[in-house]
Amino acid sequence: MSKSARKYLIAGNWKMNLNSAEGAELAKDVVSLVGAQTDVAVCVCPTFTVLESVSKVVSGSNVQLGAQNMHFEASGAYTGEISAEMLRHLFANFVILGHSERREDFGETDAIVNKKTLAALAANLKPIVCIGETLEEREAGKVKEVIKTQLEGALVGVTAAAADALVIAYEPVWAIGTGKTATPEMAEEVHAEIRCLLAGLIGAEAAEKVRILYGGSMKPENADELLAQKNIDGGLIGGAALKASSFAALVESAQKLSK
Ligand SMILES: O=C[C@H](O)COP(=O)(O)O
Repeated sequence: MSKSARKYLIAGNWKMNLNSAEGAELAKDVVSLVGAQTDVAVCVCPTFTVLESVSKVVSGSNVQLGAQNMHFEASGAYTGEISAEMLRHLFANFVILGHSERREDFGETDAIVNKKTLAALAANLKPIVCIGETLEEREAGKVKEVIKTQLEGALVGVTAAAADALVIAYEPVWAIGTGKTATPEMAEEVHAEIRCLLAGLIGAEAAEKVRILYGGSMKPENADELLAQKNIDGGLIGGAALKASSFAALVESAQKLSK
């Protein structure tokens, strides 16, 4: 299967920014800029309280909705948590899981990310499973080891049947929100390794279908080169997703490469 068989995905992670009115405004601008194109899959991931207003705005367009987290249980005594079913009720299609900020700030382990991944898939949500090394780990030459542990830990019990829904985001922690981007070669090396590990986990054919996004200071100035890499199938965008024009420019980069 060639790269062109995987549709690029540009996903905006708005993190803990914007209230429901501000989120709806940004979503309106995104829809007006890229909501009609069909070459690239586009998704915006607001915080929980903003999902409903953004859901209404993107409805009927080609901009899809994602959440930034979820609990692995369907319901119950889990104060402050949100389930996959609740996200589906708001017409979310994607959910970001295991972001490094959640791993670091909220103690999410690979085992928790695994439970969430299985629950998301069972609820027909596409999980965007985040993995990536810290600067310390990179400098210690442990990138492959870290990636392998995180990927295998997150995907226990995931089968080839999930390949079309599954999305992996490689986010080197040292590149997130720092302005430091992995060079296209550095990123591609890890993405190729991830695809190879996926082949071992779910089979080579299924691994070819999985989209692997790059995240970490991706912006219009560096997107063309990153997205052109053989195993980079899109981006998980933080800062640049908070401005409709820069987010749309990233979608346009992917669109050019889709032709
Ligand atoms: O989820 C998105 C990433 O953490 C990247 O954030 P950034 O684009 O602000 O570096």
